[in-house]
Amino acid sequence: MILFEQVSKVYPGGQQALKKVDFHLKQGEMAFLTGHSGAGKSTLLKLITVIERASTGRVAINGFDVAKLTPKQIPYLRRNIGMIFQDHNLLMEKTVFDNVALPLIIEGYSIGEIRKRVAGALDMVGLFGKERHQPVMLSGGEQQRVGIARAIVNKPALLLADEPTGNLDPKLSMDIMQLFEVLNDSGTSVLIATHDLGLVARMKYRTLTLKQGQLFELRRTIAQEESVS
Ligand SMILES: Nc1ncnc2c1ncn2[C@@H]1O[C@H](COP(=O)(O)OP(=O)(O)OP(=O)(O)O)[C@@H](O)[C@H]1O
Repeated sequence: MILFEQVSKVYPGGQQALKKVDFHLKQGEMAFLTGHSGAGKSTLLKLITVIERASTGRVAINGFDVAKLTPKQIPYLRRNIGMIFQDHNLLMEKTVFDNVALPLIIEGYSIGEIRKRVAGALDMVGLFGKERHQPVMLSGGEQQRVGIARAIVNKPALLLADEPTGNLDPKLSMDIMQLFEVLNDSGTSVLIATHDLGLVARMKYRTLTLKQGQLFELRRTIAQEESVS
């Protein structure tokens, strides 16, 4: 599903965000991505969605080398990826329905299909019946779930979440993690970037850890971190 081979990223100002990162997230796998602030988590997610490009190395998504994608092909790749942001990125002046429907409108679905899929996605996140609300009328956790409904409404093969529980209390954070588990059980690959090590410890998933742009797997973190520090 996601393959990184010796991937490095240096931003135009000279800041090295990733250093020779190697990992493979298999289809149907769920994993965490952790690391200190500035470790490179968001950069890694941006390379997957081709918001940024690798300076060196190879990124392949679903077997496609993203370096070979033309600008016109990038939206097709992104259709298979649902993206969840910490600050939800909701359109505050639109209704919940309009926010969740957005990816389907862009893809040109019929209004009947849009209604059906939006209702299904809102049901899944426990917000059925709130279609006509505006995000300001919802709690932080509910707004986050609108963002999740929007990310899953077109049934993407891969779900990426950047600090999805950053603003939420422990109970809501756990609810959202359980929702990710349900999606993963139905075959969606899930990669979750988070600072919340307590949450990571409670869930028994593979954990990729970035430290100053270098990637370590949890089971070998201590030995490897000692070797670089
Ligand atoms: N557009 C950019 N231009 C220049 N440097 C950048 C850019 N985006 C990120 N960086 C730098 O790259 C490094 C990694 O940033 P990144 O946002 O990937 O980290 P992060 O692990 O997601 O951090 P946080 O947890 O604070 O969001 C940081 O040193 C950051 O300052």
